[in-house]
Amino acid sequence: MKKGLVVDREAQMIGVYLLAEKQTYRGIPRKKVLKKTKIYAGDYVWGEVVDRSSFAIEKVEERRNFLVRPPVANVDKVITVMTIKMPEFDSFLLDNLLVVYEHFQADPVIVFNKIDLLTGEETKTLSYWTDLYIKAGYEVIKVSAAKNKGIEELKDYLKDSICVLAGPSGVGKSSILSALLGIKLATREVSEKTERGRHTTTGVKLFPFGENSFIGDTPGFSSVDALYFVEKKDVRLYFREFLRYQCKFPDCTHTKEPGCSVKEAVKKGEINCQRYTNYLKIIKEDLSIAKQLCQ
Ligand SMILES: Nc1nc2c(ncn2[C@@H]2O[C@H](COP(=O)(O)OP(=O)(O)OP(=O)(O)O)[C@@H](O)[C@H]2O)c(=O)[nH]1
Ligand SMILES: [Zn+2]
Repeated sequence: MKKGLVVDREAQMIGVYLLAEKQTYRGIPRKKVLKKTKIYAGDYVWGEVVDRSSFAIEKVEERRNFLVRPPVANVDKVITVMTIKMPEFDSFLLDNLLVVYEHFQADPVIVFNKIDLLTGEETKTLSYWTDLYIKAGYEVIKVSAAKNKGIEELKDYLKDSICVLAGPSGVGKSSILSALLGIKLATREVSEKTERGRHTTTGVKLFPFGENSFIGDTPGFSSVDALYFVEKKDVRLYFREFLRYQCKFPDCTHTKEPGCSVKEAVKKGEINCQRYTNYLKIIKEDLSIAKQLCQ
């Protein structure tokens, strides 16, 4: 049997990209397959080529994960796109996104776009946030989709992975997609957006790019309340820098417990106050706890 990746999933359409020959076929699932599972973009499937255009799907591999928005399976990386300005950076929004994607076991990479717009002072602001998130344990890549800066570095980082874009409206998700695919911006922007808008479909396409990478054309969350997906008690597990500390109680929520090493770290400046405040805000805790530590 041959291995393929579902790259197109819309209504009755299943597009299967055969990894060895780099060709897309129309996937026709056997009845026994459909009885067992639904098929999503990002699914790895096994089967046989039937004729020049069709591929019979015999088996769907177990999914490593499944992102509800966009509906894509086996997502390795989520490119969370942010900007310092236009629109202004919002760390609370970013931290919510990071929590949700960590929860889905998709590795979030923070991409600051539109760096071409920044003045000297704003570049300092960019460095501040970049350092903060790198220290916290995240990968940060600075790009300008408009000037095609940093795109190769991003491509390298996304090597061998299935990825999707997320982030607020206007940060340049479509522009980054175009840059990664090497498609001219204007045409794509127009066609994709009106196309999706008109049909209001839930379909997703994955496009091959770079070295064995695939990227979804339907963006993920623009904003999200992490508690919609993650239990309050688990949010602490998705702040990477918190995991470096051991508190007196293993299930410490880092709020009111004695012997909390995370709070100690906030006090000493090892954990950033803004991050800790956002943590409290996400779990809807009393923000005065942070104020006391961050004087
Ligand atoms: N200066 C500058 N402008 C950019 C850059 N990337 C995108 N833009 C512009 O920012 C605007 C928004 O870009 P889009 O790619 O449509 O942003 P989006 O995140 O897909 O927006 P939504 O579809 O609303 O979610 C457009 O006018 C782009 O031309 C960049 O690197 N630098
Ligand atoms: Zn603690």
